Amino acid sequence: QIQIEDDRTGIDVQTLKRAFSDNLFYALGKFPEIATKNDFYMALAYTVRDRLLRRWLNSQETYLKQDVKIVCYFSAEYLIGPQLGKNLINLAIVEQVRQAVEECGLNLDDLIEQEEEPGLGNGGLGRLAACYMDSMATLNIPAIGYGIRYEFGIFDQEICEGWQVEITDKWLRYGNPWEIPRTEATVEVGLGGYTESFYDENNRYRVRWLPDRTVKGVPYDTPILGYKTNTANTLRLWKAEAPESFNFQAFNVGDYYGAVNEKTYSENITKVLYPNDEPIQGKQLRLEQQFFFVSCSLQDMIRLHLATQENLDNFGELFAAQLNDTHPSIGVAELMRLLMDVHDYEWEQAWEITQKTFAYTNHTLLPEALEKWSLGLFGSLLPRHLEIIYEINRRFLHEIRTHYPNDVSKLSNFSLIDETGEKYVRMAHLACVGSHAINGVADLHTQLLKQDVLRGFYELFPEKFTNKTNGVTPRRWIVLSNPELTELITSKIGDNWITHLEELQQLEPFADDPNFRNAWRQMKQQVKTRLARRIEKRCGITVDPNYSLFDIHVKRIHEYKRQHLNVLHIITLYNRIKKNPNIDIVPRTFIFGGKAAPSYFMAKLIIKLINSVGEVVNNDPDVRGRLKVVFIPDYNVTNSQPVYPAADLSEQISTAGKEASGTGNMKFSLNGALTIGTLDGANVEIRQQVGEENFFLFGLKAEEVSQMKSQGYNPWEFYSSNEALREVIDQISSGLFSPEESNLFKPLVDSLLYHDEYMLLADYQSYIDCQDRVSEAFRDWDNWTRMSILNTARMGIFSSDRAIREYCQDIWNVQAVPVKLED
Ligand SMILES: CCc1ccc([C@H](C)CC(=O)N[C@@H]2O[C@H](CO)[C@@H](O)[C@H](O)[C@H]2O)cc1
Repeated sequence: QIQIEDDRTGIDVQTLKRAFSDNLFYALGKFPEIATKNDFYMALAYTVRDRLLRRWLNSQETYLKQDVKIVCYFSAEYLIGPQLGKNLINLAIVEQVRQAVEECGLNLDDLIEQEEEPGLGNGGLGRLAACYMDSMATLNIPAIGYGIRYEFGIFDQEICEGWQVEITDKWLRYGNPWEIPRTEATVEVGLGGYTESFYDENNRYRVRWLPDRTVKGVPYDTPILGYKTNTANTLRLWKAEAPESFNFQAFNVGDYYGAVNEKTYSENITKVLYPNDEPIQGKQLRLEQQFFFVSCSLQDMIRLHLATQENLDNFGELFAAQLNDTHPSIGVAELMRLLMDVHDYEWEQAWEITQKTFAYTNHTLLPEALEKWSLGLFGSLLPRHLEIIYEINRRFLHEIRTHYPNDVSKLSNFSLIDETGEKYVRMAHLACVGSHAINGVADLHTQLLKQDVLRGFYELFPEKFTNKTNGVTPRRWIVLSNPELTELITSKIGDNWITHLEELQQLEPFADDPNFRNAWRQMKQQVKTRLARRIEKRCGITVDPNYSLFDIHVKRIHEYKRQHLNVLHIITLYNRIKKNPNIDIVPRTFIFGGKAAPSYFMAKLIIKLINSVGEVVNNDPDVRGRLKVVFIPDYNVTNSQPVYPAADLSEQISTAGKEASGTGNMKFSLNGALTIGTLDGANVEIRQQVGEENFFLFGLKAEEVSQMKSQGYNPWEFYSSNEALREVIDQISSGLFSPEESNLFKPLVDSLLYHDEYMLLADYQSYIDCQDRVSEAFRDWDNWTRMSILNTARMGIFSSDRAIREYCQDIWNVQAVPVKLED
């Protein structure tokens, strides 16, 4: 048995200090006098990593030895955020490490700020995957997160003269102490080429695929440690490399580019994350990325399986593979290929194993986000998979014919092939047919999936459909982000709530305790002040954390999320002040944050509008600082952590029926913010939990939206019949906020007046009236505090632990496997 000296595992201050300076010296080759802040961060990261390795290796060993069923989460995106702070909390060694580095003359928070976060995702979907990885480990569920190790993650955002500017995200420039390359587990992936059929020695009809190029997939493993448990699961992210990194023959004949272009070509596959958060682009490289990581992962699972099992017959009993949206759904065809072409299974058994293995989660209703690939592109890159998809479709449509004997329209509705135009493969249909379970991410969303986007599949396979309302991990979003609130809660109900969030309910009685309300208000003041300092430092804008209502709207910029409706409210308030500067208005600090997809013109214009209105409002003497508008640049996991705790009001104002769930809404409410929102996504369930009296509701419901649309919605009517609205719209189109270019926002105004896809004008008055109710409520700060406490107390079900327990029970049929920490 390997003897691990105390230096690697001890968690007392002295041992940590010694280990820290040892790592600085031996791992970084530095001594304090010449070390940079990043060296100190790296040395600390290695010291902390040492202390979770035993758990990690023990977990892997346990899974291997015990034939346990393992969850394999397939996601093209993981927004795991900075790891140091989270690992210190999950190892429960924050204070020891804080003291150890302090005794070395350093500050732990400064070192934590040093970490470059792996921005390997766009938004909700990627962050959900990260919260779920934290919960699976904390619940001792054996799991592997499979994904892509992008060399460049989501771009860094700078704001120049109010405009978004994208900066390449060189997150690996200083190295990544949390990952370990596993070159021994490298696999090969084919692309392109053609197929040929033959009869094998048993005279069985077989097909082989002859790709015209292969790429190596090298896995990089990151430990995902659970909270106060011995379980550490693995996040396995694949990097593409050229089989031959240097072609000597080409070099010898002087073709220097030829010598390396195979290398560059292959490595391009995992070079960069696609920064789009909804609209697809159907780019070949995107399909190559999806197929690459899925094929690597399935080959890896088959290797793991055959390490302990005879054959693949029970593959679906020992692996539960979750498809995080359609991005990895090519996996259905790839597993069929591996089972039939490589492991000699007959179609029927292969199909049975495939359906048993896969389950599919849908995260969006937006038609433009449902992935479909042109047959041309698909067939040239994946000829064998297209054949398999045709056969899946043939057998499926045969089933449809028996089910709906004389209804040919059903065939085209259900078909995996969209016969219109260039003809496409519908990835959502492949995912639905190839999976044993399908789920939406909030009650309303799953309902709308059953009624609309996946209606046919629901009628055909009602038993496959369940809802799994999203959740967030309380470890990062309360304990790490809001130590002040954590302290206050734990002082009253102990700390079991951190893994049993439903226990927050025990806070309810304290809402009636004036002393507790005072303590709560002070806590909120403290965290608002912390954010105010950060805004001062990064945006150079002074905001008032004591008397102004922090009204926060942070998420990806998208027209359906209606950041521009929020701006209409700001201008409305501004006009009230301009009309009567002595008006008694509740001071507001409007805080925005979010990235726009680089090719999304309207979203980028909305960012400019927010900053342009801010420019005018923040500097207008009549306003006297009673309104402040701030756009926090580069909104990501790191920058979001001081934001959620500091909100008084959480903006969740999407057009009803458009936001699948939302998860920011949960993070805000758990941190005591009150929500202003529509009956959309998980807002519906949040309102049910916290009580309608503790939620500011406005706007059209989903069915009213579709009704108004079907009856021919004319936004102009709202414009012409509402004076306040007309004034606001006219000011925007007149150039009041863009003196340098009066027509700058014309595209935005025209889209609202002539189309208004997301019903802003229809919801304007209801929103304004609701905001006025918010201001009135905020005047009674003691009652506001009471509502804030009740919000936190009643948000227990929105823990990702609850969501994962439901997945384990209803979809994966997986049990917890305790890991013993033996030497
Ligand atoms: C192909 C481009 C692309 C990339 C990402 C996506 C994601 C599905 C978008 C996304 O992040 N959806 C969000 O998922 C969250 C987690 O379930 C939900 O809470 C959000 O409501 C949903 O917008 C669609 C299309």
